[in-house]
Amino acid sequence: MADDDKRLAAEAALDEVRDGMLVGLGTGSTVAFLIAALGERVRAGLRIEAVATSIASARAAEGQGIIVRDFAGVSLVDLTIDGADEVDARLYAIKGAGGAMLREKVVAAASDRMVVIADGTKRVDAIGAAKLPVEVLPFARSFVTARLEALGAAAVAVREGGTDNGNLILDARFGRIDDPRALAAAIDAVPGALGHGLFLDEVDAAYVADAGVVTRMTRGAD
Ligand SMILES: O=C[C@H](O)[C@H](O)[C@H](O)COP(=O)(O)O
Repeated sequence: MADDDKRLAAEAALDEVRDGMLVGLGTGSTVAFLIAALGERVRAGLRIEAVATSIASARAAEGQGIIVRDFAGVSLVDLTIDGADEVDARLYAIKGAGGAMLREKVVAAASDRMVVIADGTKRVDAIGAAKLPVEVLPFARSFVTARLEALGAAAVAVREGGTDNGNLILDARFGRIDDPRALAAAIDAVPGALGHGLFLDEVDAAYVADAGVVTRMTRGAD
């Protein structure tokens, strides 16, 4: 079951957490298992502090007795553990089904190391089938939609509800992304597009659990 695999992947990644670390907590249903398991370890004596990539993850962590620092006062994180919507052998990932990709990218960039946790349904040959979320300044909604269509998005939909940052999300369906780096650079260059779910350089390793077996993927390995 996917939930069992999410829990297994989360628990495997916990092996990377050490006393004294500032740990970045991602967002989503897989990270929910991580936060629960981390909470158990903290109550058993592990000494860490955390920063969170969403209000939901901050609340969940605090509920587990984990000390959560305001990321606004933080510039370096030791280890961030986060979910993904797709991850391939290059450790390219698509993130943001939960709408947190902008904060997730900032925290990942501040991190010495970032690892992804996922169940086997997220492991793909090449990223691109999942919708690509783009966080957008509400003022620029139509303009950014047109630019995404010009970049090849077959459909662009405004997601219901905003982000923790008070912005909108456009879900863009590209179907196939031949050159993720070119697409990421092109979206980065659109004024009003504040962030997107293409993570091409951030992920150092991934723990993917499939039917009860956890595989640790690293850069340059399948
Ligand atoms: O915005 C959400 C994040 O990028 C999530 O980490 C990602 O969508 C995976 O979430 P889940 O573990 O719920 O599939």
